Amino acid sequence: MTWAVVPAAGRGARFGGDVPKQYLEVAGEPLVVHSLRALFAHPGVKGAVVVLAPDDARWRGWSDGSGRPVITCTGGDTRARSVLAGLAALPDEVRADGFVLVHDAARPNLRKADLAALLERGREDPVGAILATPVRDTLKRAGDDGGIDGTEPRERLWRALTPQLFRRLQLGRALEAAAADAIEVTDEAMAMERQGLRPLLVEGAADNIKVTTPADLAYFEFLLARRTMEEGE
Ligand SMILES: Nc1ccn([C@@H]2O[C@H](COP(=O)(O)OP(=O)(O)OP(=O)(O)O)[C@@H](O)[C@H]2O)c(=O)n1
Ligand SMILES: C[C@](O)(CO)[C@H](O)COP(=O)(O)O
Repeated sequence: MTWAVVPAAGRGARFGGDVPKQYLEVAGEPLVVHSLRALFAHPGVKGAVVVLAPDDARWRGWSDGSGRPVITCTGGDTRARSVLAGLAALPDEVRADGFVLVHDAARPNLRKADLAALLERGREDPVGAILATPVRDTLKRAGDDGGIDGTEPRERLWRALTPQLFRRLQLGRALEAAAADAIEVTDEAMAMERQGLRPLLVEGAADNIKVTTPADLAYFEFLLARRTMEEGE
C-alpha cells in the first residue's frame, strides 16, 4: 500500500487570476479533488498528504468515502520544499524504505491504468520510476530576438509527468541535497538523478496534463466531458 504526497501550495502565477489554479472548479469539483480522485481510484493508494500554502483558506477537506485518510500540511515557497514538507508529514507507518507517490494537484487527468503501471513497475525498480511521455514535436531553441537559434535533437527526449514514485528517505535526502546546493529541482526525479541514480521511465498518456494556463483548463474540461460521455455509453 502506498501513500501519496500531493503538492498543492502553488500560487498559479502563470494561470493568472485570484484563485490558485488547484481550486479552479471543473464539473463542480476543484482540480485538487480531481487529482486526488484519480489517485484514490487505485486500491493500492492508502492515503494522501495534501500540501497547502501557509495562507490557504480554500481547502475544505476531502474523502472518497473509503475511509482512506487525506491529511494536510503546510508547504514551502518552492515545489521541492512543499514535497519535502509532505514527506515529513507522512504517518510513521510509511517506512523509510517505503515507496511514496508524488502527484501534482494540477494534474487532474491521471489515468488509472497509468497509475497501476507506475506502481507495478516502479516498485520493482531499485530506484523508483516516473510517468513520462515521449516528445513528439520538433524542439526549437529560441534566440533573444524571437528567432530560431536551432533545432534540438528530440531522440530519446521525454516529458516528465506525475506521479513520480520513490522511497521516502532516499527522496527526502535527495531533495535536501539539492536544496543544500541551492539547486531548485523541478521534479523529484531530478533530485534523484543528481545523486547519480537513474529512475525508470514508465510511459503514460500525453493527456495527463498539468493545468498551467487557461488553455490547459479548457482542455481538461473537454477531456473530462469526453470521459464522462464514454463511461455513460
Ligand atoms: N511552492 C509550491 C509551488 C508549486 N506547488 C505545487 O506543485 C504543482 C506543480 O507546480 P506548478 O504547476 O508550477 O504550480 P504553481 O507553482 O502554482 O504555478 P506557477 O508556477 O504558474 O505559479 C502544483 O500542484 C502546485 O500547487 C507547491 O505545492 N508548492
Ligand atoms: C513535476 C512536473 O509536473 C513534471 O513535469 C513539473 O516539473 C512541475 O513543474 P512546475 O513548473 O512546478 O509546474
